[in-house]
Amino acid sequence: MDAARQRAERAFQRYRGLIPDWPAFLDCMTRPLPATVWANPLRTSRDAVASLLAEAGYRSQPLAWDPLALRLPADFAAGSHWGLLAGLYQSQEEVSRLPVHLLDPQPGERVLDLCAAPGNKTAQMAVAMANTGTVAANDVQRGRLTAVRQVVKRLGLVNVSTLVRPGQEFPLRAGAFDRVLVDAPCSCEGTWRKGAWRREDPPREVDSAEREWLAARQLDLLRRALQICSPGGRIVYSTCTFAPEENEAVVDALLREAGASVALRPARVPGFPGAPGITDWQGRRYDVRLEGALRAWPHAADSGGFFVAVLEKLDGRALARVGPGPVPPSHPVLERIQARFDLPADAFAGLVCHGGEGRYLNLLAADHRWPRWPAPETTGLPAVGLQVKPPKPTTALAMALGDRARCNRVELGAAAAEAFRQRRPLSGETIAGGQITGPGHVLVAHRGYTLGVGRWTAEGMLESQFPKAWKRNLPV
Ligand SMILES: C[S@@+](CC[C@H](N)C(=O)[O-])C[C@H]1O[C@@H](n2cnc3c(N)ncnc32)[C@H](O)[C@@H]1O
Repeated sequence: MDAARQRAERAFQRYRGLIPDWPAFLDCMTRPLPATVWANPLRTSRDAVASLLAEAGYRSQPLAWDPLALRLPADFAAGSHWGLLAGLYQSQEEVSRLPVHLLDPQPGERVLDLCAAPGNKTAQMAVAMANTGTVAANDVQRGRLTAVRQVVKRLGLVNVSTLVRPGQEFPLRAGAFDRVLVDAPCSCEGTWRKGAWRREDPPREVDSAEREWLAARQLDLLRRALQICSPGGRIVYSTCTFAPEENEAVVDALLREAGASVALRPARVPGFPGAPGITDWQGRRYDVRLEGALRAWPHAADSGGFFVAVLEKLDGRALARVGPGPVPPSHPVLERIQARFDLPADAFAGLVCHGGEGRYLNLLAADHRWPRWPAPETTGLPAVGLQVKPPKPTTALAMALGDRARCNRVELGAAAAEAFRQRRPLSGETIAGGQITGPGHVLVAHRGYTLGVGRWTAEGMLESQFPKAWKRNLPV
């Protein structure tokens, strides 16, 4: 038996009795995890992403159960293709898409992502809601929210506010939410295929004290989710671990406490080979309804491991419903941007402005209802930098609205687009198409997709204003 298989056998021995087809499970845990990406429907389609990746030599397979997602070989590095920085797709493991699929957030709703960073599920819910309504993305670690904001900018999301609070104390004054996701911190055993199996020394084992601590924190998070959810609303609890102590036991404890005020709904996804939840573990019995929870065993779908339970709050305290904030529908700089790029009259329809006095003017979905208190860290999409003259459209705005520009948008070939992303100046001859009316900001596109903003100089040069921080993230 090879070393990787032995490591997996040691690490997961405690689950042997739970796992259907133990040898197949061990085989799977010694193979690298296939990559998964999903097309950003605000900007493109799954077929278009598949074609762009195929041209670059990456063969993908559409996922049967998920109309946006594509599976790629394990060695596909999502950042190795320019489409990632252009916001055409997002990388997210297949099973990590199950919780939001089951949360089923709808346009216009108010949804809380209690443990949001790095923001994969935040983004998934924001696009499922067609970039309307409210996604409150909260995480206890301020530093980790940077990743959430990066996703917001790259994908062009106008319905996300970010907050930093311990989820178990998330203020009830934030008002009622229609749906709440608790994608809880956990012992992460289901992510083993991301690389742990390859390491000589497998990750430190989780001891029983740590499991107890995690389970207590998970239950506290779930309790707060139940309190803040509207009666009739849905709560999804998920982890990426196999441990019943962090999965069924946590939901079982909540069901006992909440009695008739909460129901467990079946977590089934047509086309995905999920297994039922566990009702019996190490001599402890859990509520039989937990069979309705979903376990993703890695060898069933050649994926990572996940657990998802879907709860419905039947009755209980209803918190105040929060209305849209007092924000102006427009700002004079938007008119200038509209004129410079000859954007259609409805380019900013359904959006309002926020923060016009600070560094950035942000754009928000008009029906966004962020919490009055706690004040969010950020709200909406940073659209215009106000501290430079003339005010500068951000890369995020360029990517979100640029395809509708009818002038001052230039198309670049592959080499020039790469130079633009590397912030190198370009001469006029490198521009493959588009019309420029005079010096000033221009939108820069490749293959019809807007990549960012440049400045056309009086001397006929195109200066790249691609963000320095994004350049650092480029593949070498
Ligand atoms: C499994 S990760 C979430 C992944 C994220 N939902 C996604 O799909 O990208 C768990 C997150 O919970 C956060 N966290 C840990 N304890 C927390 C708490 N008490 N309240 C809120 N967030 C917490 C961690 O910082 C971590 O970012």
